[in-house]
Amino acid sequence: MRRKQPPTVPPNPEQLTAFIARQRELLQAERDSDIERTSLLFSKCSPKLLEQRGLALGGLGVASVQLGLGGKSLVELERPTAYHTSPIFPPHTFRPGDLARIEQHVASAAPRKPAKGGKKATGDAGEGGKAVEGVVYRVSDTKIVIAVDGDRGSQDGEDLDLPDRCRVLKLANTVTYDRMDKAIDALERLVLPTDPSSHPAVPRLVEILLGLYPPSAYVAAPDLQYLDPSLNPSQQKAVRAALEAPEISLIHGPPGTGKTHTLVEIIRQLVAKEKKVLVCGASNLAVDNLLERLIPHGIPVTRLGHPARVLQNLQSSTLDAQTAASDESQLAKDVKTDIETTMSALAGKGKARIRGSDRKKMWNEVKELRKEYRKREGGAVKAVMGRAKVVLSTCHGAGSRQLFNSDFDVVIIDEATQALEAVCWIPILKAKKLVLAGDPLQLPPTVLSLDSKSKPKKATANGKGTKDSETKAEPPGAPLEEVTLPESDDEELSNGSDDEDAGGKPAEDKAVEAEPVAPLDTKTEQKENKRICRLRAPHSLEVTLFDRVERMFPRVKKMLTIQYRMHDTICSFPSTTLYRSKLKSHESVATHLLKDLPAVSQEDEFSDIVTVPVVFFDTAGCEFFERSEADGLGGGLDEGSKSNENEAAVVQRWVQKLVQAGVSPGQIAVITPYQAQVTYLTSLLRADMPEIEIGTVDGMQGREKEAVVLSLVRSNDKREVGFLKEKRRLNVAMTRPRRHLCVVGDSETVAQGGPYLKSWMQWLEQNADVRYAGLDDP
Ligand SMILES: Nc1ncnc2c1ncn2[C@@H]1O[C@H](COP(=O)(O)OP(=O)(O)OP(=O)(O)O)[C@@H](O)[C@H]1O
Repeated sequence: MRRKQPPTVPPNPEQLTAFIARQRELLQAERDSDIERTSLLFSKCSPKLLEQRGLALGGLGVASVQLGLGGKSLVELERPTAYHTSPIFPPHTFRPGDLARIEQHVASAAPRKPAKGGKKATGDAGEGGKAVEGVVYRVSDTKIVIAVDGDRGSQDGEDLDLPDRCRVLKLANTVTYDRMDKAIDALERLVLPTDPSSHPAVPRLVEILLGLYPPSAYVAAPDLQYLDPSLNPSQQKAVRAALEAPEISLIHGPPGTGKTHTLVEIIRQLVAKEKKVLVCGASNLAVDNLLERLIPHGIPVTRLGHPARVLQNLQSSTLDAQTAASDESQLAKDVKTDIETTMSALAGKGKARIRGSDRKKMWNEVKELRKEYRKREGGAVKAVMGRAKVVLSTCHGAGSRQLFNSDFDVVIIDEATQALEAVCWIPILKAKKLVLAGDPLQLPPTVLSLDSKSKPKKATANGKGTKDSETKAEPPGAPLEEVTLPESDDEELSNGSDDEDAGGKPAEDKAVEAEPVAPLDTKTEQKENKRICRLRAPHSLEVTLFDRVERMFPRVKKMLTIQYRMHDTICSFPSTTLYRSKLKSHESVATHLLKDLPAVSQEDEFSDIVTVPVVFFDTAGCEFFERSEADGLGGGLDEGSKSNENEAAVVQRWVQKLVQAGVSPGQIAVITPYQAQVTYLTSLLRADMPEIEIGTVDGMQGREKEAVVLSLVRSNDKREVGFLKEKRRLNVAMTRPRRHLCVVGDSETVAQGGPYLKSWMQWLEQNADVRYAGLDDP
C-alpha cells in the first residue's frame, strides 16, 4: 500500500546552515584535541613515559624487510636479545591499522622534540637513519610489522634507511578529519548551493536525514522469501523493513542479538535483486566481521582499504589482491617488468655502466613507463570495481579515490552508533537508500573534545562559523541536540517503534513468520510531520546519526530481541533496566554454564565455580583502596587512571580457579574500565597465561568470551566512581560473557554512583553468588 506523499516542507536554510556550521565546529575541535593530545604527549613525556603509556616501543631491531601487497615494504621489528632480557613486548596500544613512525631509539629520559601529529610528519631520525611512517600491519607478543609505502624505499627495502636501534611511535591520523570535512562541504553544496538558481537535485534520502521530509511509506514485498531459515521473528521483521523501506531503516541490535546475522541476510537479498551495495563499518574489525560472514555464501565482495588493515585470512577479497589477480593487471605487470629491467641496468647490474646521453634517455623511458604503469594499474582497478556488486569498506574508506563518482543502490552501516555522524555522510552521499545498525545503549564513538562545552558559534552566511572572539550564540531556529540516555526504562523504546510481540518470545516461535511491516496510521504521520523541520544542531559529536534519525522517525527502527550469547541470569539485569525487558535469551544459551564446556571438570570440588552464572566478590569493608596514577601529564588527557592491587589479587585467584576447573585461558577475558588496572593485571597474569585477554571495557565492545572477570577498581572514602557511572560502559561490561560473569568491586563506593549503579549493586546482592573478598579466600 502506498501512502500519499507527505506535504512538502519548505527547506529552512537557517536550520541547515546552523547544523552544518555546528558539525564543522565540533569536527575542528575534535581535530585540534587529537593533534594537541599527540603533541602534548610527545612534548611532555619522556621516551620512557611514552613507552609506559603504550604509545611507543623502544629498543627495537629490524628483523626483516619484505615486499608486501600493493608494493609496500613490510618492516618487521623485534626486541633483540642484546638490549632486552625478554623478547616479549611490554603492554602497548599498537593495533593493526594504526599510523606509526619508525625512528631512531633515544635512550635519554628527557622528552623528545615535539612532533607534528599529522600523517605527513616525517623527519630525520637523528644519526643512523631516516624516520619513516607507515601502518601497523601485524602485531604479536614479540614482533611488530609496519607496512611502509613503496616510494619510501626500493621494493626490496634495501634503500629504506632505517636506524640500527629503532623506536616505534603511534601517530595521530588527520586524513579521517580531512575526509569528514570534505563530506560536510559536499553536503553543504548540495543543500545550500551558493547559486540558488542552479539548485541541484537533492536525493530524498539526504532530505529525510536533514529532517526536511519524513521517510516514505514501506513498499510491500509480498513475495519475500527468507534465505536463512534460522532467522528469528524480530530478525525477519528487521530484514523486511530494510527491504521495504524506500529510503531509511534502523536496526537496533542489543548485545548478541544477531545484528551481523541480520545484515548478512539483507545483503544476500539485495544481491539477489541485483542491487549494488556499499557495506561500511565504523571500524576495520566491523567490516572484516561482515566480510567473514559473507564469504561462505559465495557473495562476490570487494574489500577496500589498506591491506595492512585487513585481517590476514581475508586478504584475497581485497581490492589490491583482486586487482593483482585480474586479467587487466597482466598488462600492467608487463610494464612493471620493463621498468625493473631498465632500472637494474641503470643501477649498473648489467655488464657495462650506462653513462651520458644514453643514461638520460633511459631515465626518460622509465618515466614514461611509470606513467603507463599507473594508467594500466588504474584501468585494472576500475575494471575490478566496475564488476563489484558488494563493496566493503570503513565509512572513512568510502572516501578513497577508488570510489570517486561511484553510486550505490543501498549503503549499509554496521556499528553506526559508534561512528561520528560526519563520517557516515562519506558513504551516504553515494547512495539512494540507507540501513543503519547499532545499539545506542552501548558505547558511543570516542570523542576527545567532550570537555569543550561551548555552545555553537553564530553561523555566518557561508555556514563556516565565526571566530572565537565573536559571540557564541545559539543559532536561530537550531536548538541543541543533547546526548540523552533514557533515565527510565519507559523512555527507552517508548516510541512504539517495535511491536510488543516482535520476536519477543524465545526459540519456540522461530517458525512463526514475521508480520509484514505495518503501514503508517494517521496519528504517526501527524507526529512525524510535527517532528520534521526540527533539525537540531548536535550538542556533541557523541550524538550519532542513528540517535538523530531514531528521535526524528522512531518508526523506522526495528529492534532485535533474542540474544544468542548470555546465560539468562547474566542477561536479566541489562534487559530489565535498559531494554524494557524485551531482550530475551534464546533457549540454546539461556541455561548454558561453564560446566557444559567439553574440557571443564565435572568434579564436585569445582561445582561452586563452574555452575554459577554470576559471582560477586564484594570488597566493601576490606579497605582495598584504589590508587591514582601520578602520571604528571594533567591536561585532561584522561580521567587520571586508577588501579587497585588488592582487587587485582582477587581477580588473579579467581582466574586461577577457573583455569584449574578446566576453562582455558583463551576462553577468559579480564576487563576493567581503567588502563592502569589493565597494565597491572597484565603484569600479574600474562606471563603464565599468554592467551588470556586483558583489556579495557571500551576495547571489548562487540566481543564475547565464555567467562569474564570484571574489576571495578573504584574504592575510596569520597565515594567517587568516575566514568563507571556511564550506563553504556556498564552495559558493555556486563554483556560480554557467555556463561560466567565474575564482578570484583566495592559495593559501598560503587552504589554511591547514582541510581543505576545502586540498582546494579542491589541486583548483584540478590542474584549473584556473593563471596567474601578477603585475601585468605577465594
Ligand atoms: N537466528 C539465529 N539463529 C541462530 N544463531 C544466531 C541467530 N542470530 C544470531 N545468531 C548467533 O548469535 C551470535 C551473535 O550474532 P552476531 O554476531 O550476528 O550478533 P551481533 O548483534 O552482531 O553481535 P554484537 O553484540 O557483538 O554486536 C552468533 O554466534 C550468531 O551465529
